This record gives sequence, structure tokens and C-alpha cells, in this order.
Amino acid sequence: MAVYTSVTQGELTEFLAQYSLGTLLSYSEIGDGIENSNYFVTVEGQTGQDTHQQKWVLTLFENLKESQLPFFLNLMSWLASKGFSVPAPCPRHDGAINGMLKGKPAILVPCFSGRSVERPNVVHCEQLGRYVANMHQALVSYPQTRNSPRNIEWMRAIEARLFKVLTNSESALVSRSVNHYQNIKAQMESCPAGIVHGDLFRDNVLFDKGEISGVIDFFHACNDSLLFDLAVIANDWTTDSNGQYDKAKVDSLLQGYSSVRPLTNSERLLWPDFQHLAALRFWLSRLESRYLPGYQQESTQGDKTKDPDELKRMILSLGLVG
Ligand SMILES: Nc1ncnc2c1ncn2[C@@H]1O[C@H](COP(=O)(O)OP(=O)(O)O)[C@@H](O)[C@H]1O
Ligand SMILES: N[C@@H](CCOP(=O)(O)O)C(=O)O
Repeated sequence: MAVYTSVTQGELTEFLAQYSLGTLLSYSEIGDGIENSNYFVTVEGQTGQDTHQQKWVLTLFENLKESQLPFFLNLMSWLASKGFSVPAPCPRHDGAINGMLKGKPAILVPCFSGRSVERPNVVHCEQLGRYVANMHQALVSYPQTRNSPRNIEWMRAIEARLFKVLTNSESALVSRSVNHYQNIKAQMESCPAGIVHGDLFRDNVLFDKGEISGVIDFFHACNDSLLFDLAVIANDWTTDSNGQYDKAKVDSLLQGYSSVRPLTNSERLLWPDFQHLAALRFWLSRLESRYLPGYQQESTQGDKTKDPDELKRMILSLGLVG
């Protein structure tokens, strides 16, 4: 839903000159996405006598600094090297996997075929469950770590800053929810942990001819409880507009995942708490980006926020905090 930084043809041509990809044919802004500026970029390359066109996605990072990128970019390259359809950044002539464009760190990644699904069915949920379990297992040996920035301190800080913009009942719901999380945090942290994608909403998974053709947007990846990824998926992929879960879809998701990594008893017991935590984190982050000043600059295209109330309804429908 947002592009923040405009790029001219000349600027893009200069940027592409640092890669061995060919010449720029066309480019266009991508309206979807919240955090970064993204463009589709088509280049024409030459191999011997043959010319061929290739489509890439250019991302300009609006919030992440260059020094923060290696964890994410190396992770994407790592997964791609293990056969996962995730966007490995294209290396430049000099071997670097990111450059700078308009003063912002920028990357080029392959453009995947396919589209995200608006109304996933049980088969999509089962496939994604399996995919994520395999990805979690592949990431066991990934050598870098990153602490989750959306921890209890972040929640408390947002809660305090939201005081003026929320109704009394919303403030009370945030407060009860954060307290609930604080109370069971230790139990949740005893569940299997590792690197999670952290943002597996429908718009970050592409399907082509019924198969997963790409998993994108790894910029929330961090070390966390593995079940968190499944809870994010359950909340976005298996609920209706009232925040009610479709049991068959949740079961398919969990079954797909468990066919690769069976869930532990604690994970099964704490499943509703993970769904609650996932809803709470994204409720707070959507409230943060909608209401708290200074979070993000103005978009040159489209709305930059998603609806926070979807997550509030989910928290209410889970009913863990009254
Ligand atoms: N590698 C890719 N292949 C195809 N489409 C992509 C790719 N990367 C991004 N997109 C498209 O761009 C949109 C925004 O990308 P995303 O990474 O979610 O942006 P943001 O970081 O701003 O949230 C996606 O919803 C998808 O439509
Ligand atoms: N998926 C999150 C927002 C994060 O934005 P993204 O564009 O990086 O997916 C949400 O739905 O709140």
C-alpha cells in the first residue's frame, strides 16, 4: 500500500550499472507493502546472440539501516541456497549484496511468479504449514541471531504512548493482554525456539498453479518461539472478518506443520496463548504505525497502514483476557 521514495529512470540506470544484469527496459512502483519502497524492474540481458528479459524486485529500505541488513540478507541467501523459494539478493559486480539508492540501502531480488491468495483453503494452509516447518528446520544451522524487537518492553512502551488515542475499553484490553503475556511469557519461552519469519501474512506468500512459488519479506525475522509463525498464519489465513477461526483450516495448518516437526505437548497447550500474542503484537504495531507520530514518513502512493481493529476483534474472539 505504500511507496515512499521516488526513483527516476536515470537514478535506476546508475544503480543497475553496478550489476551485470543488462539494460533497464521498464520499471513500476509496487503499491502493496507497508514498510519499504518496492519496484518491479525489467531488464534486458544478452547471452551470446540471445537477448532475454528478466524481472526483478527493487527494494529501498525505509527504516532498516545498512548495518542491520546482513542478518536478513544472508538469511534469504541461505534459505535460497537450500532450495527454498525465497528472494536471495542479487550480488553486484563487487560482490556486495546491497547498494545505496537515494541515500537508502537497496537490493535487487528475483521476481517470483504467482500471486498471494486472498481466501486460502485447507490445501493452502496445509502446504504452508509444511513449508514453514521445513524452513524452521533449515534455519537451525543458520549462524546469525537477532533478538525479537517486539518484546514485552516494546509492548509496555507502545501501551504507554497509545494512552491518548485509545478508548478506555481499548486501553484496558491492551493492558490486560500485555499482562496476560507477561504472566505466561516464561512458559511460552520454554517451547521450541529458533529463527522465525515473523510476518507470514497472506501477502507475503505467493502461489503459482497451486504451489508455493515464493515466500517474501523476511524483514521481521528474528529468534523467537517457532509456534509464533504458525500463530501469525492462523490469525491471518484462517479467520473471518469477525476474528472467528475456521477449525478445518487451523487443523490443516497444524497438521501440515506437524507432519515435519511434531508439536510438543506444551506447544499444544499454549496454542491459544500464541494466537493471542500474535494478535497483540500486530494490533500494537498497526496502532503504532497509524497513530504514533514519527513512526514513518509519508507515502507517495497509497495508505501505509492496515486496520488495527481486525486484530482487536481476534483478541476479543480468543477470549483469554475477558
Ligand atoms: N520477490 C518478489 N517477487 C514477486 N513479487 C514481490 C517480490 N517481493 C515483493 N513483491 C511484491 O511486492 C509487495 C510488497 O513487498 P513486501 O516485501 O511485502 O514490502 P514491504 O517490505 O514494504 O512490506 C508484495 O506484496 C508483492 O506483491
Ligand atoms: N504484516 C503486517 C505489517 C507488516 O507489513 P509488511 O508489508 O512488511 O507485511 C500487518 O499485517 O500488520
